Amino acid sequence: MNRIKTDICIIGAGSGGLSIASGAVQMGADVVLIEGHKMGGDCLNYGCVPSKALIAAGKAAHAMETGAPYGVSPITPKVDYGAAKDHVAKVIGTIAPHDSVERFEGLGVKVISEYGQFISPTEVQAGDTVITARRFVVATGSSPFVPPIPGLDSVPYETNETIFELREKPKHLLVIGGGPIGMEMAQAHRRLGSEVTVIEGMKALGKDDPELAEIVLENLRAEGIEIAEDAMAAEIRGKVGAIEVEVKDGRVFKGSHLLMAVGRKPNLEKLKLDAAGVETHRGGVKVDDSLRTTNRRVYAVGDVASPLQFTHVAGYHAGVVIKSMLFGLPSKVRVDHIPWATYTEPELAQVGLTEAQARETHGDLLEVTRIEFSGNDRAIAEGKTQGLIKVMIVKGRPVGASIAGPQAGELIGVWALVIANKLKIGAVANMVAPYPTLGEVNKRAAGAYYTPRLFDNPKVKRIVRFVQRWLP
Ligand SMILES: Cc1cc2nc3c(=O)[nH]c(=O)nc-3n(C[C@H](O)[C@H](O)[C@H](O)COP(=O)(O)OP(=O)(O)OC[C@H]3O[C@@H](n4cnc5c(N)ncnc54)[C@H](O)[C@@H]3O)c2cc1C
Ligand SMILES: NC(=O)c1ccc[n+]([C@@H]2O[C@H](COP(=O)([O-])OP(=O)(O)OC[C@H]3O[C@@H](n4cnc5c(N)ncnc54)[C@H](O)[C@@H]3O)[C@@H](O)[C@H]2O)c1
Repeated sequence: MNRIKTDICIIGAGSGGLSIASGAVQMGADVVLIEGHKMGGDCLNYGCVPSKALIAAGKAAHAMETGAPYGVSPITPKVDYGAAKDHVAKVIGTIAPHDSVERFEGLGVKVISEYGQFISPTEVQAGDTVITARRFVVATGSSPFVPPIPGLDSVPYETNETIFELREKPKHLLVIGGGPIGMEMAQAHRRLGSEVTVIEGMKALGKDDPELAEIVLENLRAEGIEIAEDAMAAEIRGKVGAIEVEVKDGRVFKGSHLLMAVGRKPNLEKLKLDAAGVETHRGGVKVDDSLRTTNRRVYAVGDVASPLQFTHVAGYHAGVVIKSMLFGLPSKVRVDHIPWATYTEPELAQVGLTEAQARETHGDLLEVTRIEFSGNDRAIAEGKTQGLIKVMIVKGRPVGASIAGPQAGELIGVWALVIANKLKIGAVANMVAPYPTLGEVNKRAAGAYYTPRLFDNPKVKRIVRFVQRWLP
C-alpha cells in the first residue's frame, strides 16, 4: 500500500473539486485529487456542456424554419442527429483539456484515477494508495435518480448519462420530468425533428415563478411539444421503439424512446462515510453553514451537499471552503444571491426570492416592478418580444428578480450582482445601458420603481411648477 500525506485531499473532480484543487494548489497547499470516473464530472461530460451544445444544434435547425418574418424563406432542415452528437462530443473535447489530469498535474496537484473511500476519520483509500490529509473535501456530485416505477426495470430508457451518446434520432421522445433537464432536452429534440411529450407529475418548471414559467411553456407548446402536467408516471410498458407511460389518472402516452429526468440522487455509496463519522441525510452529506460535515476535518461541496445543484454553486462553495481550509478564516455560505437559468428559448432565470416567496417573507413591504420585453426595441428588432421581468423590492433594495425572455440567463447577472452586494435599486436605475440592448429591460424594471414616485406624485408636480415659476 502506498501512503501519501497531504494538506488537502479532494474526492471528486467535477465542478466543485476542480475549483478547489486549482485554487488551493496555486495558493501553496499540497493537494491530492481523487477521481473515479471522468475528469470534469457531470457538468463537462453529462450535464451543462453537452446539453448546451445540443441546444445550440436545435437553435440552428429552428432558425432555418422560422425566417419568414424576416423575409428569409423557411426551409425544413435536414437534421443529421448523429452529426449533432458529433458537435456535442467536439464541444466536450474542446473544453476537456482544461479539466484534464495533465493540466492539474501541471499545476502541481497529485491526481489519483480511482474511486475513494474513507477508512478512518483522517484517511481515504483510493486504489492501492492511502491518503492522510489535514482536510478532506467530499465533492462527489450526484447521479440521475431513477424512481422504482413499475415496469421501468424492463423497459429501455435514457438518462443524462446516456442521451448524449444516442446516435439514432428518437422518432418520439417521451420525457418523464418537466424540470430543467426535461424541458431543455425536450426543446432541443423537438427542434432537431423528434416528436416530444413531456410527462410531469406536478407543474413543469415548478421551481420557478409560475407566471414566468408559463411564458416558456406556452412557447414550447407552440413549437409542438406536448406537455402533460399533473401526470405522475405510474407504470411503464413496452420495448425500444414502442414505449407506453401510464400516469396515475389513467392517461397513456406513447413514444419510441424514454428519457428519465426526475431529479438527482447524491453520490454517497462508494465513500464509506461512516468510517469517517460523516453523517448524511436524504439530500446528501449533512453540512453546517461553513460546509463542514459532522467530522470537522471533512467538508462537502456541490451537488452532494446542496439542494441548489448548479455548477456555479459548486464553484461558489469552492471559494467558501478554500477561505476556511487555507486561511482558517470564518467563511459561511449564503443562498439568497444564487442565480439560476434554464436554457430553453425563451430562457428562464431567477435570483433571490420569487414574487410568492417575497410576498410571504415581506408582506406589504414588497413592491414588484414588471416590464415586458414587447417594449424593448432590440427585442422588437429581433422578433423576440415574448418575455417579462419582475423585480421584487423591499425598502428600496431588490430581494429577488425573475426573468423569462431572450437571454434571461445573461440578463439575470445584473440582479445577481445587486442582490449579492445588497445594492439599492437606484444602482441599476442610474446605470446607462447601451441602446439598443435587451439589457435595457433591467434598467426599465429599476426605473419603474421610481415611476409612481416621480410621475404620479402631486407633491413632485407642485415642486416642479413652483421651481418653474422662479427659474429665469
Ligand atoms: C443534463 C444536465 C444539465 C445541466 N446543466 C446545467 C447548467 O446549464 N448550468 C449549471 O449551473 N448546472 C447544470 N447542471 C448541474 C451541474 O452539472 C452540477 O450541479 C455540477 O456538475 C455539480 O458539480 P459537483 O462538483 O458537485 O459534481 P460533479 O460535477 O458531478 O462531479 C463529481 C465527480 O465525483 C466523482 N466521484 C463520485 N464518487 C467518487 C468517489 N467515491 N471517488 C472519486 N470520485 C468520485 C464523479 O465521477 C464525478 O466526476 C446540469 C446537470 C445535468 C445533469
Ligand atoms: N440550466 C441549468 O442550470 C440546469 C439544467 C439541467 C439540470 N440542472 C440541475 O439538475 C437538477 C436536476 O434536474 P431535473 O430536471 O432532473 O430535476 P428537477 O427535480 O428539477 O425536476 C424533476 C421533475 O420531475 C417531476 N417528477 C418526479 N417524479 C415524477 C414522476 N414519477 N412522473 C412524472 N414527473 C415526475 C418532478 O415533479 C419535477 O418537476 C436541477 O434541479 C438543476 O439543479 C440545471
